[in-house]
Amino acid sequence: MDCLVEKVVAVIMVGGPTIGTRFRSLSLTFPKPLFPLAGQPMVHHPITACKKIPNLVQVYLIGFYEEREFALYVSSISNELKVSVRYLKEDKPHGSAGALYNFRDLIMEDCPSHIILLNCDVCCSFPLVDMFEAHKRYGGMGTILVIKVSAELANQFGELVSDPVTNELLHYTEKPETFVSDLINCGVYIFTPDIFTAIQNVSVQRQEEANLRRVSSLEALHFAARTFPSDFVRLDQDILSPLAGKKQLYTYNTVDFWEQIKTPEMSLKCSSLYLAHFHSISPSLLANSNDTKKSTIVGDVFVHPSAKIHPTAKIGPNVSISANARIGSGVRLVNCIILDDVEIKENAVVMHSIVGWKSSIGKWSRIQAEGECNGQLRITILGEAVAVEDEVVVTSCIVLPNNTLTISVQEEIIL
Ligand SMILES: Nc1nc2c(ncn2[C@@H]2O[C@H](COP(=O)(O)OP(=O)(O)O[C@H]3O[C@H](CO)[C@@H](O)[C@H](O)[C@@H]3O)[C@@H](O)[C@H]2O)c(=O)[nH]1
Repeated sequence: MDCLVEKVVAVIMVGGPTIGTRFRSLSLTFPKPLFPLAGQPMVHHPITACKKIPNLVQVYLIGFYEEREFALYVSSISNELKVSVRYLKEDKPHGSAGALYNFRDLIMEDCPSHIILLNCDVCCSFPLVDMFEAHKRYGGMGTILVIKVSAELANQFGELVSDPVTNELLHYTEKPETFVSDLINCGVYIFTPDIFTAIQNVSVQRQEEANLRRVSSLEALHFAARTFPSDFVRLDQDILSPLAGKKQLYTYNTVDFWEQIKTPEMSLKCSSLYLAHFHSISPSLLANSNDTKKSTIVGDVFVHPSAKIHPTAKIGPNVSISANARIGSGVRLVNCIILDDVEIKENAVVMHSIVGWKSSIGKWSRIQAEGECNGQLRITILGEAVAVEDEVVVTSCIVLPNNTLTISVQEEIIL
């Protein structure tokens, strides 16, 4: 392998199925990284952004989902983008840095000069090309994409202080209890391969500490209860925090949109952000009245080519309709995600909602939202294969898969 040429490998951390996730009603049967936002799988957005980096040789998705769940997607995206995309399965969670280190030999086979590391569950314009240029100018081991958020929101993320002139990362605290800064870590990084040495150092240090403390069995027990195994390394707490202020890490500020996607409510919001992004970068991806057989399209809308829309339906803004959906006459859709194989019958209304795969919505029914929780609309989420009978109104409910709703419901979780 020629190591003199500049080569880039991208690694996207996709995590794995976790019990009690806030995405549960939708991720029971489907991995969250493949959930469609603006008609494309969540992970598709960072992959297409990576493709714009010159000399990209390989994209790896690292997670602890079963391999078969990603098989179809990675083969189709590899063909579409003409770049090799592979899913690498961890035998257990190793943490955001440990997972990268776990596959270091494979990643280094291509002899990359740089590694782009991305959290899968963030939504942004991924300004990787400009960030890459900045990273090369800074000359450090790593560059972190950062954004200013409101002081009230900042403590949900890694808060950091950066030198206003050199952009050096001076201080980093992960989700601090007391306010540090309104500048936060976006979960988008560019590293040189030296990142592997930094992770290895943490791992070795942990191992040595564990050996030293293995003095009495009681002490060892206490120690084990409050530490992680040596191969579990978190990028933020274990790497970024200790390396801040050592002229190794730098920041690149984005003024574009950025959100984290932990809840279905956020997926609806991020779908709208990506639709608006498509509007400016690839408007041909959005629907217009010509390709939906003259149904009325309002604002930014995505319609899969296999979906069938009645000419009298009115759709938008912020609507994304997936494969084989059937939308009947007089239907009104606003701010919603309609997943594969859904049928929406005559004169039904779906607003501020996500309708799961193979669900059916009866005639004159309403799927809608009312009221807010923590400043967010309480959207309705129908899991897979939910049937809503004719003239039923479902307001701000979460309905788990395979339920049939025969009467109207409001603000309920239907198991
Ligand atoms: N493969 C793999 N992925 C993992 C693992 N643990 C976490 N991840 C993935 O790594 C990313 C970060 O997840 P967390 O470590 O749970 O952190 P977080 O709460 O999402 O916060 C991080 O991201 C924020 C930006 O969204 C940052 O603001 C924050 O500082 C932190 O880095 C996610 O994409 C998650 O799926 C693991 O063991 N294995």
